[in-house]
Amino acid sequence: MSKADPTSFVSLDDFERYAEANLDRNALDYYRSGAQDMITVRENQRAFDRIIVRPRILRDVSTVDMSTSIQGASISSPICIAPTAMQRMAHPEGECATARAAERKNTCMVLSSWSTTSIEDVAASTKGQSPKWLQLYIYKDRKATQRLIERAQDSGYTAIALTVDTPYLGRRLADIRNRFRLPPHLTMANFSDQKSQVSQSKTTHVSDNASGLATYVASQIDPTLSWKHVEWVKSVSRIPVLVKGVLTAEDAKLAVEAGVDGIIVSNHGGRQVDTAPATIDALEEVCRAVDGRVEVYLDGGVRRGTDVFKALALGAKAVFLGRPVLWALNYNGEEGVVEMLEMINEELRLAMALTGCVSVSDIKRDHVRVLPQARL
Ligand SMILES: Cc1cc2nc3c(=O)[nH]c(=O)nc-3n(C[C@H](O)[C@H](O)[C@H](O)COP(=O)(O)O)c2cc1C
Ligand SMILES: CC(C)CC(=O)C(=O)O
Repeated sequence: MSKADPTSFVSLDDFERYAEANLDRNALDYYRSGAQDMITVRENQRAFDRIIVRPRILRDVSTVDMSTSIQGASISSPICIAPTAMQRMAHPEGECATARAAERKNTCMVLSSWSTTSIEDVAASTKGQSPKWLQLYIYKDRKATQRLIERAQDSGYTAIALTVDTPYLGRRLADIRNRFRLPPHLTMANFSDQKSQVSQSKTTHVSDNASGLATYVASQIDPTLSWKHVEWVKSVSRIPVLVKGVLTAEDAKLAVEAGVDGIIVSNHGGRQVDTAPATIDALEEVCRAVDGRVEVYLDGGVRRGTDVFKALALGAKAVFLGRPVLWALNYNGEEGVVEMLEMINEELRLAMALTGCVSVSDIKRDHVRVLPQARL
């Protein structure tokens, strides 16, 4: 694979081509992999191609305003940053670089609780002028889980995104083949002061055995989780709690009944159960079930301005990008992430102008037509 020439980057794919040629195998495969045959990974992107845009014309689009809000916080555009673990494998400044880029573009960043920079250090690297959320897993150790929520609150994070699709880690073949391991100079930084509760340094830590990451997750995450635990997180959190990983109308209704403040339609970037639906295919049934009671967001396969447009037309309040942030981070740290965000934001601006939309509230269901689903 030839290394993409940075001066000729014209789409988000170019950042990926660059990282493919630049990252070491262990990190590259971990970042790009998905569960099993990676059918859902591919579907997440392909499903956007089955949606037709219906442009409206002659509407004076000389000024386009992409600003919106999420959980009551103003942001400059509906394109936000999804939580991805271990960002310092992509760039030495990792999560701090991502947070600064998000702040420069006035958008929301979700920090993975399995970050290689601590909650506090990420907060301290920004001025606190754009929303930061903490992604949370419910660990077997409830005290440690609660402590993460408190640390996020104390550090100015404004919401908790509770990931509910990972009672066990999906089977990622490349990571098993590579015997994935976190490079020894990096740690799961949110747990370094709590070795006794959340063991990370024993053999289970992203270890040498063939399914090290899966073993590590199995040692930490509680697979007995159910809706009552979502209510528990709500009860110990002063900030809004969202669930990340909803794909069906049935679960969307249960989430609203459990009192969540928002829903992220997500299949974890195709990394959990393979052949799960593409998120854009699941979005509409979730939005119908929620019926406006809480905000609904989407992540998975968003790579172009028109993808964002389609997600908004089908009911998402905002979208989140996962892997593109890692590729941009690897390319050029904070500047790379800013560049990548600017690129997709300009694509969205153009998509809005060319469809006759001057604000995000102008983007309506009848701006898109969904073609019948292809067979997987
Ligand atoms: C390398 C990598 C690490 C991830 N780590 C987390 C994580 O720690 N917590 C989480 O809830 N989701 C995690 N995700 C899932 C993302 O939040 C998001 O759902 C997904 O990446 C969106 O799809 P996209 O990569 O196609 O944009 C991770 C995804 C990737 C690719
Ligand atoms: C440490 C990992 C379990 C983080 C994650 O959610 C992922 O790799 O998809």
